[in-house]
Amino acid sequence: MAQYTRVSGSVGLITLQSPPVNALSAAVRQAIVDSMQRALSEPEVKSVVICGQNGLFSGGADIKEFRGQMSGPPLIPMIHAIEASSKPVVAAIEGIALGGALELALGCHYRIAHSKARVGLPEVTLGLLPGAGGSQRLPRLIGVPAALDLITTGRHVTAAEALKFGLVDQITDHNTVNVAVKFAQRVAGQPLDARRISTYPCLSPPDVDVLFEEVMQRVRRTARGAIAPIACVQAVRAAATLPYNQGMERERELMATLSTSGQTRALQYFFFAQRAVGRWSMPSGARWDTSKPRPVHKAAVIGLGTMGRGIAVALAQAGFSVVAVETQEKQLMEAKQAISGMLERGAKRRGVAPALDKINYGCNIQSVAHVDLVIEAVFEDMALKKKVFQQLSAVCKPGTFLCSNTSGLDIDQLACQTRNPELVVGMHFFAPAHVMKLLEVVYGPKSSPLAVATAMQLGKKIGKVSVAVGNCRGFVGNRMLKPYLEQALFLLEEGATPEFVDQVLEEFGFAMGVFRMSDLSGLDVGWKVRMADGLAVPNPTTGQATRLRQGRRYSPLGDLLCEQGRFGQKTGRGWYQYNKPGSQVAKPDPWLHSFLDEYRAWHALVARRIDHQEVLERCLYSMINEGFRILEDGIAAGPEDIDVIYVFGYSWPRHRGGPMFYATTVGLNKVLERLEHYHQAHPDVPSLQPCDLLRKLVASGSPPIQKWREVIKKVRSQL
Ligand SMILES: CCCCCCCCCCCCC/C=C/C(=O)SCCNC(=O)CCNC(=O)[C@H](O)C(C)(C)COP(=O)(O)OP(=O)(O)OC[C@H]1O[C@@H](n2cnc3c(N)ncnc32)[C@H](O)[C@@H]1OP(=O)(O)O
Repeated sequence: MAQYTRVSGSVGLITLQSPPVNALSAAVRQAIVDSMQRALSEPEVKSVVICGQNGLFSGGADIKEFRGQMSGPPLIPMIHAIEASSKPVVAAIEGIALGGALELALGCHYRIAHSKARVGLPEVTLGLLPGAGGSQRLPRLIGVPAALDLITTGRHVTAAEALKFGLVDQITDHNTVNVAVKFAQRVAGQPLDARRISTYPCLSPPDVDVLFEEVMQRVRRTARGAIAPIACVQAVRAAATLPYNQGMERERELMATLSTSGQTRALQYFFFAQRAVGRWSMPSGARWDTSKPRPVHKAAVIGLGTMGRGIAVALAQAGFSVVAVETQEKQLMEAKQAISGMLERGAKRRGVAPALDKINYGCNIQSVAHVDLVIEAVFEDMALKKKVFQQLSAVCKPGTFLCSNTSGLDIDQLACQTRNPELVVGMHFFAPAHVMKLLEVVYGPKSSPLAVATAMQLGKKIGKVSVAVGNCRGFVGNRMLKPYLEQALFLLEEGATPEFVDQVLEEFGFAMGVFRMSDLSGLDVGWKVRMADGLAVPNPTTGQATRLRQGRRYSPLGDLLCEQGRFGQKTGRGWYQYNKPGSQVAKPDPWLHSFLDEYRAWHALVARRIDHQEVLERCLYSMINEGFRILEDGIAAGPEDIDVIYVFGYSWPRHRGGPMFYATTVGLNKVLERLEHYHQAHPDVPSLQPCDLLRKLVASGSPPIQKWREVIKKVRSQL
């Protein structure tokens, strides 16, 4: 809805009213159209101001409406009518003006923004383009290079930056609506021809073709298969090269292609999934809206290796007082230097003072006695972690939350070392911890809703997307990674190369294929885990037994590389070769190819031709199958949790929505059928055996992903 009032005698004020973000729903658009007509018909009204209620202009088109048949007045003619108005229209921008809302503001004759407002055209992040004239008006107003930047990235800009671009006419620290009303009174009666952006010529730099070529190449490189950024470049190019009306026609054509693509559906799903994970629940029935967090003022980090350093930086940058502990003096000094450097570089980037004084360093675990929450980030070794938790339990004040940054060890075993196991949760950060957005908050059987709520809130405060998950080996992310890695190794045994497997996965949209990613993370990490599990054993017997361990197919390829000292990037050799240790430029390694040939010969394996489809299906469907098992086990509350974890933590291409959403686009029956096919061919690989939940979903007609929780509930109640 929108309210129309007359203020200061001669100004028609249209206030958008549609909580929570004044999205431009059909009802709001209708109310704008009606209010404009009224303002134009009232002779006393000389000018118009459009604003939003509750200090928020508008979050843009109502994304929920995209799911169904659009009704109500369309945005484009509505904005054209505003621009064509004979009375000046001023947009009073407070809070945000995003997407269709900024396009609406661009149709107004003037824009006044509050100094704290943010504006942007984030449609590209939803797989769309600014399709209500934004792709044609913005370049005409601020020039082609700046418009390309804003439209292809979707980034929000501050009012100050918007003023510099010429995107807004004035910024104010005062009441924006009052300022806009006074402004509207001043400009009443003035000619408007020079204020209609659609009539502006599009000023392009002289080397416009070169510019577009360069931008297109960069966008293609970073898009990882997403089509919207490319369409955004094409739309701006139309603005730069065609008259306005033809540009609008091109914008419409491109929008039509995008709006029927699977990518926009995936990105819209993901938009809501990101928000849904905040509404967490536990199998006990505890929920986000009934569990109150306790405030955390002071936190500690124990262990200042790579992860601990990143966590300390993330906490300090968010304003928390931090006690950073490393028991060896030399390591402590090294960590202090590294952390200070990270804080200084981060502060320089953000144009703020470095939060160096937020961190106190110490060698003694006693120094954490008075903190509200501790994050343990010592080496991934259960015995060591248990010892640390015993010490923490003894030294910390009562009520301190004890969290572990383990990437997959049993939270319950750690909780059992403490006096108050209900205060123990996992906080699994992803490297680099001050950069990566994902945080898995892991609850064990004894974790209290208070502890989960507190960790979730802390995650939010330090800018993470936090997902609450249950306690099992590898939690959600690493548990699903296991079958994926396993399939990749089996594919090598059967004839593929690391380059081919990676190429297929990168074409699918992963930032890095599985082998490049393993080289980056370090092959020794998984090797140590496999040794601890009794899987990786030195000098195993030859032949089939080597490839069958603990009753299932096993590939020792990764172990054999580690035995050669090939740990990946850090040693300059892994699945690829690198110019020097630490280099990131992966090159195919002829040694590795000969090694694979010898390995196959040794095990009497005949290399066969493996195609793209098989790589994708085996790697992805086995991972998706594990996702269904995770849902069945109640480790994740819903498919959105898994998808958010995979997009933010494992570089799953966002425009494919996450693994569980992807399964719906393939078709659950097809995923089931292909898993059955591969399981028949590889009966000694349990991860290829379709899980019950997948079968039940298919049997119940493959309901839409939003309905899965109901089926899961039923399946779990039958257990
Ligand atoms: C398939 C396509 C069909 C197209 C048909 C063709 C028509 C052609 C012409 C039409 C052209 C349209 C062109 C315009 C397109 C757009 O405008 S797309 C929308 C662009 N806007 C955005 O992307 C903004 C998205 N929102 C945000 O970034 C943030 O929500 C926020 C506004 C900055 C607020 O953040 P915060 O305070 O952190 O709150 P949140 O938790 O994120 O959100 C609060 C709740 O509001 C819901 N919400 C937010 N924005 C929208 C929105 N635009 N539409 C609907 N709902 C929105 C959000 O989901 C939260 O609710 P819950 O999910 O219930 O928690």
